[in-house]
Amino acid sequence: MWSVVVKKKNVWQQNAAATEADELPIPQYFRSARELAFFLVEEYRRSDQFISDSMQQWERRIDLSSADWRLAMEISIGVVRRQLTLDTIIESQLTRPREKVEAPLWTLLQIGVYQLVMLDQIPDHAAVSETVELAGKLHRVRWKKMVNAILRSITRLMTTDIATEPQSNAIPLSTDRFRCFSIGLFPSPIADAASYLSKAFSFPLPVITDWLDRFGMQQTMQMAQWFNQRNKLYLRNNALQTTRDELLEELQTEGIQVSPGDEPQSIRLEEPVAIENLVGFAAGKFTIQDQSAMAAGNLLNPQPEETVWDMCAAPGTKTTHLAELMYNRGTLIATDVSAHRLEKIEQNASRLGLTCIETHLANQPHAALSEKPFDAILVDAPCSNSGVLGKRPEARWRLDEVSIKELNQIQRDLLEQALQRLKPSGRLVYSTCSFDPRENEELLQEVLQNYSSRNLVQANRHIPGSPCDGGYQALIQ
Ligand SMILES: C[S@@+](CC[C@H](N)C(=O)[O-])C[C@H]1O[C@@H](n2cnc3c(N)ncnc32)[C@H](O)[C@@H]1O
Repeated sequence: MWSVVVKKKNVWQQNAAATEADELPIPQYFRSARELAFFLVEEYRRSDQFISDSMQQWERRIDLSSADWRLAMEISIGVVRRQLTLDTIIESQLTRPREKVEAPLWTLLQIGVYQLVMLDQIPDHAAVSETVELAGKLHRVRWKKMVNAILRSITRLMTTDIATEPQSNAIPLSTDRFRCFSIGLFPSPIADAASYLSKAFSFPLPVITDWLDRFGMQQTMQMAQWFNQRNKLYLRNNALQTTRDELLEELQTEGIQVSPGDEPQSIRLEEPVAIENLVGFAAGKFTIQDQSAMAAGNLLNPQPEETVWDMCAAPGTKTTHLAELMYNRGTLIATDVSAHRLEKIEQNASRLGLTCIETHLANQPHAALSEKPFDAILVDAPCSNSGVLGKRPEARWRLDEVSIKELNQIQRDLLEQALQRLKPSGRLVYSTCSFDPRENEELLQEVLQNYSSRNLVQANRHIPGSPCDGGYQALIQ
């Protein structure tokens, strides 16, 4: 079974030898989408920095139209997410070992192949010529010949045929549509399903092997595809300010396509929109939250005037939900080990007009945590994040075969602390955004053995894509 740690180095750093070309200077201003995409991916390769953090850091240097900005995001995020697929395609056309190719040149090839193979809106000739031209802009004229040769040979292999089943010459567009090449570039899905799925959907092999064992071929493909595509966003109406129906109507009047979701507060956005520009956002009428995560607050169902503890609270997406369910009446203690992230809870509470939340740093002897037991406790434990691998393009490459035991230790400690502070009549929800049983069912079973007065009353296991993020929540009484 695979497990997770935050890796110090990403896959590329491990493969790449330092070369003179590694020191390509970051431009003063980014004036082309592809150049920005190249440096975003390069920065990730060199420093392991998240694409979104580099984007923020370079914001003032970016001189692009919004369409070019979107293209740069699409390419850079796509290249990091689908690197194993891109690498497999590039390697099939290489006449020398990969280690002999300078690392930034490899990045350039990935950027070209991503446009060719994954972006329908870019004509093949533009994907090739723009990538060759970028080599010139980077003052690496000597790369042009190889970039041109490899991209053109891949163009020649591409067909317009669509298969309905996985096959060695095809990459997935969805779980029943596969774009075909004229020759097999991937392992045979019949002879070696795990290798095919790993390379074609771009996930580490141990992760895919584990999913195949637990869920079978069809569901593994569905989850991998879910993590690879852009998924719908959900909003949660703030019950203090508006009802779900009123908010639906208000958003529809603004021309936003929305529909009610499965949780009582959830609203599904049918199209991507700039959420922070919506009128109701600054006014605190809603929060962005996946409906799988909303299910945690609803399962705990805190009541007005109760005393409630959210143990791992930052940045407060669930804390604010709990406060809304309490109609801002009672005491809601929010703790976290990160002081910086605790500030986010306060910012979110302030925007939403919630005043019943008290934030405290966790594990501080002076923490003003009441000695009184709690009516309700939420333990939203740190976890492998295996249910939300699509949220960040880098997340899947941080999964590693190091033991999950470290996380289990933290989860166990938090759960035990919570059980000891719960009223005899109290309710506890243990939740994670992982669907790995070792962090959920198995851990609970082990801990509850020592608390014979407590019972697992209800458990929700969310499989990624069915229909939202993956995760787990259990109600204990
Ligand atoms: C899954 S996140 C919480 C997300 C949050 N509940 C929300 O919905 O916005 C887990 C959090 O646990 C915090 N954490 C890790 N170890 C902790 C500990 N021993 N005590 C309290 N918080 C901890 C992390 O800083 C992180 O913010």
